[in-house]
Amino acid sequence: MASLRVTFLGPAASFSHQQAAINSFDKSASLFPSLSFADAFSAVQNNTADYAVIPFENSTNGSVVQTLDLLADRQGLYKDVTVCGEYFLTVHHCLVSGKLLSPTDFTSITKLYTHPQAWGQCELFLCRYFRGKERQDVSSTSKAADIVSKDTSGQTAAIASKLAAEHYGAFVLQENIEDEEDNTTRFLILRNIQLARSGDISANLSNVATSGSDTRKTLISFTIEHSSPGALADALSVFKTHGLNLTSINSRPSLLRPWQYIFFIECEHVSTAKDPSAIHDTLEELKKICTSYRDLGTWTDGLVSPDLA
Ligand SMILES: O=C(O)C(=O)C[C@]1(C(=O)O)C=C[C@@H](O)C=C1
Repeated sequence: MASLRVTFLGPAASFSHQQAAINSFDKSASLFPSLSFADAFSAVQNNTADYAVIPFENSTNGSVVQTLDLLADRQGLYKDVTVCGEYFLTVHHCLVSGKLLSPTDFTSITKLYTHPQAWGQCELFLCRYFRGKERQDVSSTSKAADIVSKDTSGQTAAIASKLAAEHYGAFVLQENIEDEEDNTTRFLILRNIQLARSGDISANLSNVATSGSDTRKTLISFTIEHSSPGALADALSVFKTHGLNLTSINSRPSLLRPWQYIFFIECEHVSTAKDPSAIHDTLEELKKICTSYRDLGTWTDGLVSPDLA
């Protein structure tokens, strides 16, 4: 079989690339960058990638709303994209520049670059040294490192990884600038549900093979009748009835009408030979009470318990 094609948010040395893609997939996989999360979703939908590695949430800064909006798929562009795995990664950020400045003397820096997700992970550091300085969102932390590496004036800096700094020949001015030392991003692995080639994720994804977990997670999105009191409570009570623990709840604007929402619910379950159908029955019941509904996939829990790590 030709090697598996895995896409990640580029350019090279983004967190999606260096940690999730390189660490999680077999070395024979061929990795290629996408310019945006939307391009990575399209690559999976159009079968130019077998898998995409996409950040879903961060332990410090919360949900990645760009990813939720793509999963909401309001235009029906990614109807075959499904979640098939997850990967937890400790994220350490650095302040990176094209000029070597003396430690903690950042006064010449007037403009900072990074991915929108990274600002909220380094807020304490930014408040301390960069209050009132311009912040420029860019497509990834590696793009930010690439941009500042070309500016030797000492006026710009990026929030990026040490590896990205090394990759683009920039200087690391300060390491570990994240607010929480256990700052962790959860990545989802996406595949196209129509393609058998990517069906056996456990053969390709090393962390799933080693997490040793029997627990599975399922992600669904749905909308409910907003004018009906208790409609959301009714939907959630289906999970309770079937004994399924909820592991995350998110909502985004439905864009059908202002102030109406699409909900994302993730639950965990252990399918046993005795009761393989708890999740199936839950989803069937839920379908009946929601105005729209989508099963976004089921995968093996990637959170390695501290006892096993
Ligand atoms: O910009 C990158 O390096 C990414 O891979 C994106 C991303 C994210 O969107 O969460 C990934 C991990 C970190 O949380 C910061 C940024």
